[in-house]
Amino acid sequence: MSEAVTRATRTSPGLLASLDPLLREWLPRQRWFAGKGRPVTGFSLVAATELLPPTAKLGLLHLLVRAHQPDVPTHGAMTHPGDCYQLLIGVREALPPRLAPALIGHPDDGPLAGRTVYEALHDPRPAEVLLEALRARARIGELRFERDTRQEIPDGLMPRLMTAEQSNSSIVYGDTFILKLLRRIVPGVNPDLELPLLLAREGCPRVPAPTAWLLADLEGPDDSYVLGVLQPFVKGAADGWELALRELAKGEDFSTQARALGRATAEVHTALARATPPVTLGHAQVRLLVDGMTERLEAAAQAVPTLRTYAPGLRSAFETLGELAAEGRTWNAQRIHGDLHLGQCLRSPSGTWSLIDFEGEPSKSLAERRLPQPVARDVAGMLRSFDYAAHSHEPRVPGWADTCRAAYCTGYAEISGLDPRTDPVLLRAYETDKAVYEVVYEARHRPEWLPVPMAAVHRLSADAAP
Ligand SMILES: Nc1ncnc2c1ncn2[C@@H]1O[C@H](COP(=O)(O)OP(=O)(O)O)[C@@H](O)[C@H]1O
Ligand SMILES: O=P(O)(O)O[C@H]1O[C@H](CO)[C@@H](O[C@H]2O[C@H](CO)[C@@H](O)[C@H](O)[C@H]2O)[C@H](O)[C@H]1O
Repeated sequence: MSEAVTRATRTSPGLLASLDPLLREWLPRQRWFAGKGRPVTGFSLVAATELLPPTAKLGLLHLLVRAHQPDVPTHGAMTHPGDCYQLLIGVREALPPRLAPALIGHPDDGPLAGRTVYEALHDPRPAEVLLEALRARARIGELRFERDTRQEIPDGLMPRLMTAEQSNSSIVYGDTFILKLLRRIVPGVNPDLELPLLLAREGCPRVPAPTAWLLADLEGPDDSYVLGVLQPFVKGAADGWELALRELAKGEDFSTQARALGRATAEVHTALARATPPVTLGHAQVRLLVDGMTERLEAAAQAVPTLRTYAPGLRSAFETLGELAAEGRTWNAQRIHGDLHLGQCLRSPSGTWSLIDFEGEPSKSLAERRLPQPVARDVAGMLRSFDYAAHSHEPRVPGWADTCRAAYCTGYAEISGLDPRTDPVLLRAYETDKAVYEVVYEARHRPEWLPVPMAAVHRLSADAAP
């Protein structure tokens, strides 16, 4: 896609130059910045829209900005243009003390010289502007605010920015709605909006139905970027990870909840199978799957040396799957959640489970994330999560993870008619792939957690050995 620098003329042409030194310092410090560890050498403006004029007492700029990082891995002969980020920039004379943590800085020159710029999502008024635009289905520049007109968006909901460690940023409005603003932006159909919309259409109550959404039509309405999704807020909810740890701490059994989670997952899968046509994976497709798993293992073993002694056992989990495919076995594949774990499951105070965050693995391309896959991949993600909870708790509660894993599969089978345990080769391959991913994730982000997936690596490599 071509750089749409001309769109910047809607605001002053010197805008980005005046923000550049401030953003170079501020952006890499943000939790959601995907290019950590590599210097940002500059920015280009993809789109800039004034939501409130920057000359007013309170200004609000919506920016899509490409961050240049020259040592980003290249794809083939193409140089990676850099990731595109969504920024909401507030502009004031001075920041009130409550907004001090949101400060980005004071531009020295250009159209914003002498003013204070800050992360606008911390400020209730700019957050209200976004909700008002969604309610009004506003079109402002390339920004298209859309909504499901059957759902009401009342006035006067107090906004607050969520403080959770997130890959994106979310604003909660009066405990009624939550607006997730995606930070790293890619063109195309984003499953975080696509799948909840499909599930809502299927009447599946396990996923909050999108109330409104924000798009950017940079190359016209057929090439939109999804920038945000507003959905009903599940008030007083706890996520599955918190609940599992709470029960473990009390020495309580979690199997009733695990079974309910299995049922909820199967409800989502059966609704997705109705909404999008499932496909059959034959030898060639499974070979690709197995090759992908094997390549990820090789790369992981390069990056994390402790994995190397286990590699032959782990590899055989993938090879066994490839052998079944070579013998003519086929598998069903369909759209799935793609990144399912206990943290993606919310339990309401009345005890109902919802699944959230259908974005898939953010490091993969949208095309990859939207491919039909065996449901075993989501199931394996959850089975790993029960294992994670059990291994992150001291003292260990013997059998806790196994009981949860069995209950989850039982619940799954009650709804779908398919017990994931009846295909142990596929399940083991996906569990192994996930554990390998987790080893790399923990080595990179939380080295003290590395023993948790390594325990699974130990078990899975032994299981798969001939
Ligand atoms: N509909 C909802 N109701 C209540 N809380 C929610 C809802 N959706 C998300 N959350 C909360 O917001 C957090 C982040 O949401 P998520 O979609 O996982 O964002 P990210 O992709 O940035 O991690 C979740 O862990 C959960 O605590
Ligand atoms: O938060 P994301 O959905 O982007 O997922 C990433 O971070 C997760 C940790 O927050 C990580 O999940 C792993 O740890 C969880 C406990 O903290 C556990 O429930 C998961 O089963 C385990 O995979 C996830 O792998 C990573 O992609």
